[in-house]
Order: sequence, then structure tokens, then C-alpha cells
Amino acid sequence: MLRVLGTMSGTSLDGVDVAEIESDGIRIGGFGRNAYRPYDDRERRVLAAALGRWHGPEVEAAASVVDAAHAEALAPLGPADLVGFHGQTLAHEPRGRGTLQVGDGARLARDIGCPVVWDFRSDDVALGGEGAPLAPFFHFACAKWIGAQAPVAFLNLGGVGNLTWVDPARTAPEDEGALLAFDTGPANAPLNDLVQARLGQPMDRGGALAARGQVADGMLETFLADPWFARIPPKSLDRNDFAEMAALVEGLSDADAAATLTAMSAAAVAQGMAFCPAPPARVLVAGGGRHNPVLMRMLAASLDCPVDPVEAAGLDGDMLEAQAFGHLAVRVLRGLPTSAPGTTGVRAPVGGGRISPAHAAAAPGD
Ligand SMILES: Nc1ncnc2c1ncn2[C@@H]1O[C@H](COP(=O)(O)OP(=O)(O)OP(=O)(O)O)[C@@H](O)[C@H]1O
Ligand SMILES: CC(=O)N[C@H]1[C@@H]2OC[C@@H](O2)[C@@H](O)[C@@H]1O[C@H](C)C(=O)O
Repeated sequence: MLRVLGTMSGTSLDGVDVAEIESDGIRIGGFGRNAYRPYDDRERRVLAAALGRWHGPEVEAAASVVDAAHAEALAPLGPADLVGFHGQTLAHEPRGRGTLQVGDGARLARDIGCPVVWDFRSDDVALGGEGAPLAPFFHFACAKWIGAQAPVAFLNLGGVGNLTWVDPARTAPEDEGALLAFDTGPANAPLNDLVQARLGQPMDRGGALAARGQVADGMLETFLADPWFARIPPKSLDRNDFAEMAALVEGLSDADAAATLTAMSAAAVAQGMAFCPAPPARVLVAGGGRHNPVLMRMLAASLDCPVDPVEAAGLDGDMLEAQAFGHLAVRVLRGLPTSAPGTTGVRAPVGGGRISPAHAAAAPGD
């Protein structure tokens, strides 16, 4: 077992999560301390200005912010045997220009004095995969860790939503039929954008605004008519792929618009559940969206099984993604795959990720 620090800087651009995990890449040995290092307003603006870009000064500025914030976030928990550094996704077009997570793992390894695994998604995309989601191989280990006896679904509600269906009866995550994973659709991003634009607030905290509104007639049908929902998984989204949702609710009151966008996120999940090979015994929810009781109520009403925060199974829903990249880092180090046809649509199980040693290798002649 290695003692690993996994990091995640998610699409919401709120900050860097760091989670300590013991893992041999197959089994979880235990969880440890966590840290969170929020981005300040200036940093968030720098990151937001680089979203959707592939190169140029904005991307370089964002990369510097990401590197510095991660070095700061990791310092209190280090040193560790290994760091799994996801970085910040700026652009994601798996069937087009590729996928870009900024942050320089080689530099981070030198700064913090630990080996770093990074750039987890590029190889999967190069082999025809979606490059996301990657947490499913960790969800498989989680299903074993919590002792699940029947299929279980992990739902992450971040800026985007993603669902992993796990059959815990299988031996390994790369086995055929062990996993099915895909992004369900937009989760919190459109709602965040709405309350930011209209009220200057970063989120609909506690679902307070949506709770006062009504879901507008006919809007869910219009939303679900998007070809995305009929597309067979695996499939993945960029944060802004559903930016046109803002226009759909433009004429509504603040509360009705919030209620409608929240209902759309829940409807996207319900729609996605139909792709699961068998109904899961329960849905365990991670990510910030589980703190929104309106969204959780809407989900519970539209799904046919219990919907609980992952805490109900003894996991930490704020840290699951960071833990995932710690676990995946060990898999990369051991040459084990991190994605498979059922998780990203890649042609065959694939590893990926770059490994940077703590100290730069001596140049020839040194
Ligand atoms: N108390 C709360 N009430 C309502 N919504 C909340 C609350 N706390 C968090 N959220 C929502 O969750 C979002 C953050 O979720 P999370 O940290 O899981 O996203 P992320 O990891 O950045 O995204 P992704 O998983 O897509 O990369 C916030 O932007 C907000 O929309
Ligand atoms: C390209 C990218 O960064 N995708 C993220 C994003 O955030 C949620 C969803 O969209 C998921 O596909 C993925 O992250 C999680 C951690 C994953 O790879 O499993």
C-alpha cells in the first residue's frame, strides 16, 4: 500500500481539493486527512478567462495559478509516497482537438519533493476514448470497500454530472460488464451561472432560490430533446456544452429559472439511468450538488431506488474525486489500466498518465 495524495480542481473553479488515501491501485487501504485551498477572486478570473482555450497567454497564466495553488494545497499534508495531480481542465473536445488539463506535474514534483502522476486523460483520448470520466475505476474499489453486494451507482454532481454503475460481483474494473460510466448532463454549472449573472452570487446555496420557484411547463421536454440524451454511453461533456440552457430560462423569474434548471439537472440523471445494464440497488451521491436539498428531492422523486449522499456509506462526498486521482496514480505507477470500453469508450483497457520523479533526472554528462 502506498500513502498517496490525490488532487482535484473541478469545473466549478472553486478551489483545490487534496485527499490522502492508502491504496495499492486495486484495493483501498484507508482514507486520511484532507485539505481544501480555495481560489481567490483574481485566480478564479484568470482560470475563467482560460476556459475553452488550448494555448496562449491566458492558458499559461491559468497554468501558473494551478501550479502555485496545488503546491500550497499539498504542503500541509506532505510528504507522501506519491501525488496524483489531475490539474484543471480548460478544454475538452475528445472527438475534436483533445483534452487539456493545465498544471505542470514535472514542476510540481520538483516543488514538493514527491513523485507526481499527471496528465491522466490524454492517452485515453488518443486511443479513441472520451478521456472522462476516470473516477469509475476508483468507484469500483469503493464498491468493494463499502461491501456492496448488488449493483450500485455513484453519481457525482459537480459542474457537470457523471454517473458510474458498478457490478461489485466482478473481479476487476476492466472486466467486461464491471462498469458503465458517462456524464449525465449539466449539473450545477448552469444554475451557478444563472445566480451569478442575475444575483451576483456563486451558487443557489441550499437550493433556497429554487425552493421558491416553479418548474416551467414544457421546458424539461425541450431540454431532454437535445440529442445528447439519446446518445449511447460512454459520453462526456465540457462544462459549457449546455450553455444555451441560459437562454431557455431567460424569460422566467429568478426563482422559476432556478427551479427549472435544477429540475433539468435531475431529469438528465433520470434519463441517464435508463442506460444502466440493471437497476442499481442504490444511488450514492457525491459532489457539491448533494448539498442542494431541492436537487436531492427532485432526484429521489424521479429515480426508482434510494438516493443518498455517499456519507450514508461512510465515504466523503467532497473528496471522492481527489481520492480517485490518488488511487488512479497508484494504478498508473503499477502499469494498471485506468479506463476501459465501459467507462470512456476507449477501444481496450488503457493506462495513461505521465510519471514525474521528485528530482529531475541528471542530464547526461552531469
Ligand atoms: N450548500 C450548497 N447548496 C447548493 N449547492 C451547493 C452547495 N455546496 C456546493 N454546491 C454546488 O456544488 C458546486 C461545487 O461542486 P463540486 O465541488 O462537486 O464541483 P467540481 O468538482 O468543481 O465540479 P466537477 O465535478 O464537474 O469537476 C458548487 O458550485 C454549487 O453549485
Ligand atoms: C474533462 C473533465 O475534466 N471532466 C470532468 C468533469 O467533472 C465531472 C465530469 O466532467 C467528469 O467527466 C470529469 O471528472 C471526473 C472527476 C472524472 O473524470 O471521473
